Amino acid sequence: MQKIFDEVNSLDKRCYEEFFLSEDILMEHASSSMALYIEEKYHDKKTILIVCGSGNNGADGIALARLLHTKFDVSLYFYKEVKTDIGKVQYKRAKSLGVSFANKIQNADIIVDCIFGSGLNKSLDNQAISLIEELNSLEAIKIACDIPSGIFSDGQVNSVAFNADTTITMGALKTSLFSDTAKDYVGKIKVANLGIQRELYETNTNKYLLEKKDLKLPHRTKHNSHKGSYGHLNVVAGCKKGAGIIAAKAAFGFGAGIVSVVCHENLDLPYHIMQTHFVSENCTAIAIGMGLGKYEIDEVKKILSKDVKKIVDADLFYDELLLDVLDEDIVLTPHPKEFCSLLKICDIADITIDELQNNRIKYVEKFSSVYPKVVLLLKGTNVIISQGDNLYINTYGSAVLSKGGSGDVLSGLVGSLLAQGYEPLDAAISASLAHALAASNFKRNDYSLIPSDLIEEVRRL
Ligand SMILES: NC(=O)C1=CN([C@@H]2O[C@H](COP(=O)(O)OP(=O)(O)OC[C@H]3O[C@@H](n4cnc5c(N)ncnc54)[C@H](OP(=O)(O)O)[C@@H]3O)[C@@H](O)[C@H]2O)[C@@H](O)CC1
Ligand SMILES: [K+]
Repeated sequence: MQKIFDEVNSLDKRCYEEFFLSEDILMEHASSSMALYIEEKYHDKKTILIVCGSGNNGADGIALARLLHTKFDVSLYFYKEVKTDIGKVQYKRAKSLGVSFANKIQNADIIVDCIFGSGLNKSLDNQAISLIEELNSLEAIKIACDIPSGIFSDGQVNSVAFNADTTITMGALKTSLFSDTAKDYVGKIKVANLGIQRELYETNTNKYLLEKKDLKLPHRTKHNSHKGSYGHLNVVAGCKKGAGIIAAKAAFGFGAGIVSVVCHENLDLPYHIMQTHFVSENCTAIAIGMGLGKYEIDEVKKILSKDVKKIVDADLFYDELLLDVLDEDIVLTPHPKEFCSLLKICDIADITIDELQNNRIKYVEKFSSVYPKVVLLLKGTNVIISQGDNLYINTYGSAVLSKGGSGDVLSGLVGSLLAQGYEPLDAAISASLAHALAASNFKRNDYSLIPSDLIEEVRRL
């Protein structure tokens, strides 16, 4: 996993004060990293338009132009005159070395957005909006310097933002790049080295970006084993039984030795999934909530009080019954509407879905500070997983998963790993990664995935 920071000004300041690395040195490395990326990846391209604003994001762009102008046909366009001290120095350097300046936007093979970086501090004016819209409308490879212009430090976009194919961000990953809103603008994210190794530039943090290597599949390491060695998951099926059955199938395909669906009515299940009318004595984990609908309260209470690991989803986020188990190691997997309800029944916040979506990390942190033992997995385009002070972001998800039944598969995957003995946080992280990576391996197209395809892809990981 990689570290994520809410802000990097303090990290830059540490470079000046503790390591005697000047702003000029950091900027030279920032622009060199961008230049190297462009030279290596796009050596066959000819023209580059670099669009600069008045701050140091613009200064990065001027330095980049100086580094590239002998290798490509580079034009520098200024949205506003540069006004920082280092920016003025960069301007003098570029001008004296013969960099070309453009007085209007002209298309190019590559457009580099250096209009606003971390200093965006007010709504965009009409001039900035139409500039960004014009750049977005051009057919070109689009690279954002530090952050696509128009994305604020909280990850929100007021009117418009530069639509990047790649964002080269300076020094370290920032939280603003990982809001659900930002996902449609940032493209691929690369970190530029600032002349100091990343592990020295970065300090402690409580936020992490999950990587493929964080996925721990439930491979079997012992030959001398039997089905009971891999746990017994009980999936409680309620009114909408399909949800529980999907979860059960997913759990079986992800390694649980035995999976039983708990339901009072007799169900037509695949032969390898068992049925039980009440929770099994020997189950090692329980999945409950998906498709639950109206269920006998005392029975749900009894199930929740059983001393095994649990994954709770869907309908239970509307029920105060859940409050009784929030001091336990338990995994909760709400989608945004369910999380709003959970926040309300926990008396933490009474908010709309929009308010939540604009501040996902803030509300996840609030919840986790009140219930530090619980593992919370907030669904979304970027899934957030949190326990206590630590927060993890999974960005591998895509619109392929925006379907009924995808969430039930996820619950089944989490339940399967819990049944097999994973700690709740590890189960949530690996299940979430498996879910998203399986969807990204689905090759047919981006609209047709059904739960059985997803389970099939999980089985191929
Ligand atoms: N620190 C370092 O060591 C390193 C920093 N680096 C680079 O510096 C960048 C940060 O630079 P920065 O702080 O100068 O801010 P930046 O994003 O360029 O913009 C500020 C300017 O925009 C203006 N402005 C703001 N909002 C506006 C609006 N809506 N509409 C119109 N104008 C608006 C604002 O105006 P003002 O508030 O003064 O009126 C100000 O002039 C960072 O992202 C990275 O790329 C790297 O080189 C690595 C080393
Ligand atoms: K930018």
